[in-house]
Amino acid sequence: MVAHSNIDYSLYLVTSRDTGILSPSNDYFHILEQALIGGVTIVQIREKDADTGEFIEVARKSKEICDRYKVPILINDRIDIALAIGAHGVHVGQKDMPVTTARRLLPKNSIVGIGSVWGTRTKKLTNPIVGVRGVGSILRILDGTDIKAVAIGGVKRANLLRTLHGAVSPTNHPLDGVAIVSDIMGAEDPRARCEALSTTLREFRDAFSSSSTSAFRPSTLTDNWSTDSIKHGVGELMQVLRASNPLVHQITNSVVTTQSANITLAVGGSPIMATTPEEMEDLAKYPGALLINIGTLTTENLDGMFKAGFFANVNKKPLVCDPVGVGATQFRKGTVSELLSTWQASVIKGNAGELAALAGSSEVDAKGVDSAGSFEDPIKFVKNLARRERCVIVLTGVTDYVSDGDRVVLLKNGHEMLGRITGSGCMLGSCIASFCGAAASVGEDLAVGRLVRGDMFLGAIAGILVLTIASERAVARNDVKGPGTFLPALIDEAAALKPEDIIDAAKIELA
Ligand SMILES: Cc1ncc(COP(=O)(O)OP(=O)(O)O)c(N)n1
Ligand SMILES: Cc1ncsc1CCOP(=O)(O)O
Repeated sequence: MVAHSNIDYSLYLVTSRDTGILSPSNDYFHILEQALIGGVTIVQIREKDADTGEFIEVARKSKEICDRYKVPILINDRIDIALAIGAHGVHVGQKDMPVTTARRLLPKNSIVGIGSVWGTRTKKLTNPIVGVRGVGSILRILDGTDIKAVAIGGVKRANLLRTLHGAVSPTNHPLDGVAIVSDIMGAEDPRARCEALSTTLREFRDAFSSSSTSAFRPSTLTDNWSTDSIKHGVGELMQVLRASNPLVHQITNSVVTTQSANITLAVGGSPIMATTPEEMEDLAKYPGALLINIGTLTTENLDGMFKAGFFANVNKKPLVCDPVGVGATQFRKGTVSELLSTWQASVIKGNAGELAALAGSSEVDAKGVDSAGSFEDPIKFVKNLARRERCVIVLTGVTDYVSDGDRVVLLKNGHEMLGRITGSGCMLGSCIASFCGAAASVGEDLAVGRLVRGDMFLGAIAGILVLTIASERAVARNDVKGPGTFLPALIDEAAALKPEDIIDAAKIELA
């Protein structure tokens, strides 16, 4: 903690001279200088093993370098050394002090380090990992104070955007910065690493300040928000999907795998149903989207789900999460909570029971994978959940509700026959992922500072309209006699659907 005003905490380097961390080709003082040139905004000298004489020497020389770049320097733990070298402040640990107490006691302009946000090898941790959502809860407590906050522990280039994005509190309170040891001190080229980190920090800050409540706010619909603009937007996205044929990577359940792959092909996507963790990094590099469906969750396919989502975020790919039956067991609840803390979903889709369980609401019960009941105010519910999860929420039912946290769209197409076959909800997840993949292929302008390319709101709406309108057309066919003949007809109708069919048949209301 330090009491100083006007300090830029955004890229906070905590040093280490541990040879297990420093890259062998670099010397400590060279790394420090390169990091400062690369954009570090504040430095903390952290020496856990040095004796006082050595600590003073390192701190004095480090301060000379920091002074050249006009970057403030803090000393970890040792007020005497901070005073001896004329440092700007001192970082002192307040082990386990509750944030509410810290909020009362800390002097004006103090800073708290919140961590460890991810796993780290740099420090032996005595407390559980906080996670990005935990950081958000702490930031909420700091609302209305002058206290600055940085996240520390396992923050690196690959997860920086995820960290910044996920840590924003439900009250829209962002981090003031990130504190990093090994990703800078251990980099082969610390200057380039800091430049890259600074760029991400700046882009996030710009995207954050230009969006209201949701970082996924759909720019294509922002100025021209009407049922007609949605219908035409969906029609265009159908053409984009068929032309771009994005890879739709699906980790889904064993009940629906074939029909999910077939509906993906029908709407214009290219399905791949890969579950092995070793494949996830490579698959995430292809343009397209990822669907994670927990319908037949096993401990074996979990590792793949964690990795696939992580790499989807790294590559700014759409990630659709279908938390099938999340309310049914504690295992599913705990797993989904961990998955959503590890990666950021672009769209979460579920029925009332599933989304109630996810939101911690007792308003609607879950009955296995089905739900028993509905929300009194579904519009308010989806809006709030979209704000909390910082993604698009799709609440399925007779009316489907879609929200990005700012707006809510009601979609009233579909047929009860969808409820008489297994896996129609899972097929909907595949359709949404396919259309989000298409949206990503034309959404480069929406990518800067955000965790995903493209208009996820429109992608979700398109996936719903295509499947539900195809269901109405399938039921109207003479050869459809019941659920058995309905499923192939549904796939045929989805493949044959044209943009003008959407324009004619879509039943859309804006809330
Ligand atoms: C910015 C920042 N945040 C947290 C820490 C950790 O402090 P502390 O708990 O006092 O542990 P040590 O660093 O002393 O091991 C930090 N150093 N910097
Ligand atoms: C000092 C400290 N306090 C909490 S985690 C941590 C270490 C962070 O190191 P890294 O950035 O290498 O994970």
